[in-house]
Amino acid sequence: MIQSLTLSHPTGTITGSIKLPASKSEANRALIIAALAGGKSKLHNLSEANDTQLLQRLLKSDAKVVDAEDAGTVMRFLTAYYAVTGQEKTLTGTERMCQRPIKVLVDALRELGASIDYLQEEGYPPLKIGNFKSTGKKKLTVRSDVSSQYISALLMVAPLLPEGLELELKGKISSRPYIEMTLSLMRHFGADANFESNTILVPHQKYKPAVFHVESDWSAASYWYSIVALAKDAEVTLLGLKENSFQGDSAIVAIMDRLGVYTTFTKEGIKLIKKHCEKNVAFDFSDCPDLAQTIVALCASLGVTLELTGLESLRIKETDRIQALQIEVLALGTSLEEISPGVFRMKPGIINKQDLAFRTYQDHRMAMAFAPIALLQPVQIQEPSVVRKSYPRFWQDMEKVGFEVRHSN
Ligand SMILES: O=C(O)C1=C[C@@H](OP(=O)(O)O)[C@@H](O)[C@H](O)C1
Ligand SMILES: C=C(OP(=O)(O)O)C(=O)O
Repeated sequence: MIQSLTLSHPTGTITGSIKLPASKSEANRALIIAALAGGKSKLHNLSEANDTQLLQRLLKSDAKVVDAEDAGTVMRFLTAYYAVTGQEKTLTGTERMCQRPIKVLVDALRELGASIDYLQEEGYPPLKIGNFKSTGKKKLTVRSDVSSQYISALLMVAPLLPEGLELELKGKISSRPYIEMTLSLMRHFGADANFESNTILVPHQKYKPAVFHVESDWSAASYWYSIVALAKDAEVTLLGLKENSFQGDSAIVAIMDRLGVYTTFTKEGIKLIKKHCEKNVAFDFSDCPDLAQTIVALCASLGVTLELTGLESLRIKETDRIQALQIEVLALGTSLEEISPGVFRMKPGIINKQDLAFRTYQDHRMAMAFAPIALLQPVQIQEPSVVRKSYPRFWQDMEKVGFEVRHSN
């Protein structure tokens, strides 16, 4: 197994055209809904991301014990899918997955009539899922400030419930674009749903099989924005992205417009070129939490003062991402400080010129967010295979645009 890789870029000039992986978020919704629709849906451009390959395999499997590995969507979506279709399954995951809370979803499913037991710690996987016996309940209130994946999971199975579902969201709605994405996909497969104020209404109805083409992944695009911003000169084309996307991470266009990258939409995707970069920026990541690591690593390298809010959900992802960032930016001579509850600030620092090595904490986004720094000086990335979760070809794509990638055991 490769323990680390060393990355460098001899010229600092980047040109090329990259075929991004498809969005695992879109793909995993399409897979669940297509399974619920029955019949013959046609899903095109399914992601090569492990999270999607895994869900595809699991949906075809009769195994009683199911391993969702480190894939949040797989764990949450399958919990609702097995529960409401009444499939007896034990659903588990990696050690970290068993530390990621699932109580909000399990409580809601139990109220609807699901039988779910915790096999270890109350509120966390692994779960034992059994028969479904509808309680006939239609109205539910769920917290929406922990993970939107619980809400997406409930919404996708809602058309199967005898009374449909009226879901009232309580508290801040975090990762809201992912809820909108779920509703858009449901509508694509013929289901009605209405989201007004903080209530989502889904009638009892049948999904219809459909053809769906998965768009490229905007979260993956963010690393290429970072590469363009840090390059001496750059022109990069990213294929398969659309201006009207289902993905909230398309917010990267506006964010990077302030951090030195200009985007043009073309027929085949987007073209990125360099532009002026601001020196002091503030962003709220509530709608796009997966972009936070990219922006932190980039601002630390560019010497930009950054204020961040909306990071609450980062503590329960593949790792505690706030803690991981706080440790890793130290090597960039800066620190990420919580200056008041929920408000973080990072000031420009001086990069430690020697031995720049980044740990990745079993988190694909830590690896990809810090890799572009190799445009400034060689960097070592530990456990580089973590990228398989969302972007297995990441290192090969880096080589395509002139990065030198040296693997060591
Ligand atoms: O529904 C989805 O596809 C996702 C929702 C987000 O999670 P939270 O809702 O937990 O913030 C995001 O971070 C994750 O990568 C994918
Ligand atoms: C948080 C992520 O994934 P998940 O929650 O689906 O494991 C991610 O891909 O950044």
